[in-house]
Amino acid sequence: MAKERIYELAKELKMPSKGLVKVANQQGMNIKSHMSSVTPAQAQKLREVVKNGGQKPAAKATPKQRPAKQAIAKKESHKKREHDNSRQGAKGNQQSQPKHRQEEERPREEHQNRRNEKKHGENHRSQNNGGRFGGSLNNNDRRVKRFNKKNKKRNKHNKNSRLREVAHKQPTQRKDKPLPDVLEYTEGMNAQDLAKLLHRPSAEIIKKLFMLGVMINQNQSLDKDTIELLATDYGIEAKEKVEVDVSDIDKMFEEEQHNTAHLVKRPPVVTVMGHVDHGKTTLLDKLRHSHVTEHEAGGITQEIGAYQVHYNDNLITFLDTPGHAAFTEMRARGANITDITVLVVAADDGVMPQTVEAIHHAQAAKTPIIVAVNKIDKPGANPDRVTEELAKYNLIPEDWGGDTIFVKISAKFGKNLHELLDMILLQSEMMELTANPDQNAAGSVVEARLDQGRGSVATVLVQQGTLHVGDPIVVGNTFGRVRTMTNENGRRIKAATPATPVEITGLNEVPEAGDRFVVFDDEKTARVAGEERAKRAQDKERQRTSHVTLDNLFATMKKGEMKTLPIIIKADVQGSVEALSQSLQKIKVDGVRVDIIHQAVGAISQSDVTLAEASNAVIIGFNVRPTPVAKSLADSSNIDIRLHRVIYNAIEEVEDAMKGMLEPVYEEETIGEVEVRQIYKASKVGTIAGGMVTSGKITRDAKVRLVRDGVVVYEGELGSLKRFKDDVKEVKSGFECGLTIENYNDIKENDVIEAYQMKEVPVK
Ligand SMILES: Nc1nc2c(ncn2[C@@H]2O[C@H](COP(=O)(O)OP(=O)(O)OP(=O)(O)O)[C@@H](O)[C@H]2O)c(=O)[nH]1
Repeated sequence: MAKERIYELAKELKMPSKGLVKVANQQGMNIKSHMSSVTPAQAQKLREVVKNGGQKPAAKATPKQRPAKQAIAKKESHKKREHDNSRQGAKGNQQSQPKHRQEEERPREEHQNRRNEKKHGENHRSQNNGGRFGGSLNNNDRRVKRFNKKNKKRNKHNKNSRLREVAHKQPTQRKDKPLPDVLEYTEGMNAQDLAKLLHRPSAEIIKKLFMLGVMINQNQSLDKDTIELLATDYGIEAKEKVEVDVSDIDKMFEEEQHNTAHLVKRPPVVTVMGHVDHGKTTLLDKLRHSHVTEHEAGGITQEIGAYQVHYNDNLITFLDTPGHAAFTEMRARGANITDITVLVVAADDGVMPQTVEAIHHAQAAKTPIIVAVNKIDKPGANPDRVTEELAKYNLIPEDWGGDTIFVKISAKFGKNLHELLDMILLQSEMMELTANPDQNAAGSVVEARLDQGRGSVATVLVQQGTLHVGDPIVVGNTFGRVRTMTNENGRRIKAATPATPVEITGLNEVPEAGDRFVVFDDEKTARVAGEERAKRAQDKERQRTSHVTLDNLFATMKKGEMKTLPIIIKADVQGSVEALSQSLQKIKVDGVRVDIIHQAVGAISQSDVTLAEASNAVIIGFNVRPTPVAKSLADSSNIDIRLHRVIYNAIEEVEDAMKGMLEPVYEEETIGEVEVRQIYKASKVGTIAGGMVTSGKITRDAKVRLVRDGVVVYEGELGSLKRFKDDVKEVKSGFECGLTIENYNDIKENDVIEAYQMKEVPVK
């Protein structure tokens, strides 16, 4: 008798192949995988062992089928529920349902309760790990709601007794609520914010801090140290609140992906790859048309880049990726959505360059490969040669001692396609692919486009949870609410479970293939997250556009991309503007000349930066500074601003840059700013400036620059830095300080003192 394969025997014994591999190994048979063969005697022994029931894996046979059935039952119940009025109306419906149905529905109901801000109270919550992100966002809301509700009740209840108290009681004595055990704060909170958290009047907070040597007003932002000092003084613990970055959907995606609650079996997601003309399209078409249910067959209306095949009560999702590069690009964007790769190799052509490329892409993505040796009907077909050639890439069939599944097919004539599907299901069974349909959906974009009538249309693959029509969603850098959902047969559906590809509308922009999506609990948060992501993407894009800087000037000139160097000059007086302009225009290196596109007196403004951005210009400031807005705009758009106080240096710098000799070693780094609010004259020390640190910090050893109306009046070093009467090393933003500038006394109210340090920069 011939040898039998483990997976065939497992099928016969109605148990998972994995389980049987284990049993066989327990019997000392040294079995590698489900593709391994056993002798008839060994097979008989395994039959007996399994049938005698002495082995646990036999008991596991049930789960093999159950998940599929469950999934179908769930689908049915889901359809019914949709019909019965989607999410909100599910309540009445459940009462009339048979018991087992109710039980199956329970996790979903929990999910919905969660989404509906808990109408039934919070007793479900502790069991529910699903949609953790959503849960955590809403916990606060819920807590607040509960708190308010309680308070309302309490107020009502207490009203009468309070009246009574007031009637015959001594003068009211205000009693503070107890302090919290932990002060959960965020940096930058002011006395008023803290007063609320501590249940104390803000005057008390101000007083307390005053006693601790910190003088503040109630609206002033406080730093971490001060808040912690205050908490210590109250005798309670201080804990900095970790802000949830709602725009970090990758993190949420990972969280949703790794959620292990309510796991049920899900269909595998399969990508077909291979060399051009080896038969990928023929295979996908054949599978699609011969394995859609009769009911759906007539309804095929559109291609959505992904579809599902029904086979033996199972579903398999096929992705119709346009090529290997797209596959890897999607992966690079974080979308590792393929579970199994089917590698199509034509038996009459053998392993070709794109076959090898496909193998590398699949191996890099760590997805198992099933080899479909195609076109075996052709006269020149030589499947063995294909097998031989693939051995070089570590794809070795079981017969040859490896563990790769090989199926010989003819896509054109539909030969052995069932076997291929069987093998895909077998492989997916080995992988134990599961997902939780009862949580917020998360997944990836397969493809997206702009449709004239429907706006942004995206084909997405649900990877976790269930996606519903109406769900607030963030997709890549865009957001919206799922307005419509259509399956691959053009049918409108209301819910899509894991591994289902669907086309959705309702996004405000077109996302990109490979973008991830995450469903939010409320639209407002989705909007905030989406807008923040769009802004960050824009900033990144802006930074990427390379503007000319004196550092990259020489390289740009060498590439022949520059004929002129556009420069904007801003200086403190007209004389300097002209002197600088004339000298710069005289510089000529390698046929490239300076072109002064704008020159004026005054601080470097936002419009100067915008102009520089549009004209690819460098800004040179002589004795002037950029305004804060201009500075941050220049930083985000990568505009080179060079500040000088000696004309010669400015000219030399430009000339050196054009000659490729510029090697910046040190760069100035502004560390903070002090606004001068009061001036004291002391006969011994000279002028003392009392001021407020408005940004960053000022340190005792910093270099300083005195700026008056945007013009640098003096540059030098600090003579002293004090908080009240004490000399200090540094004073942070939000605090007052007293300072003197070494050898300089002409400080006036409203002057700005810029503190900076010189930082070494690596040569680019
Ligand atoms: N005889 C035979 N011909 C096949 C078989 N499968 C595909 N073909 C033919 O091979 C040619 C290429 O098939 P496609 O399915 O277009 O190949 P492909 O890999 O999708 O090609 P690209 O999309 O260009 O990468 C077509 O003429 C098919 O009819 C097969 O099993 N037997």
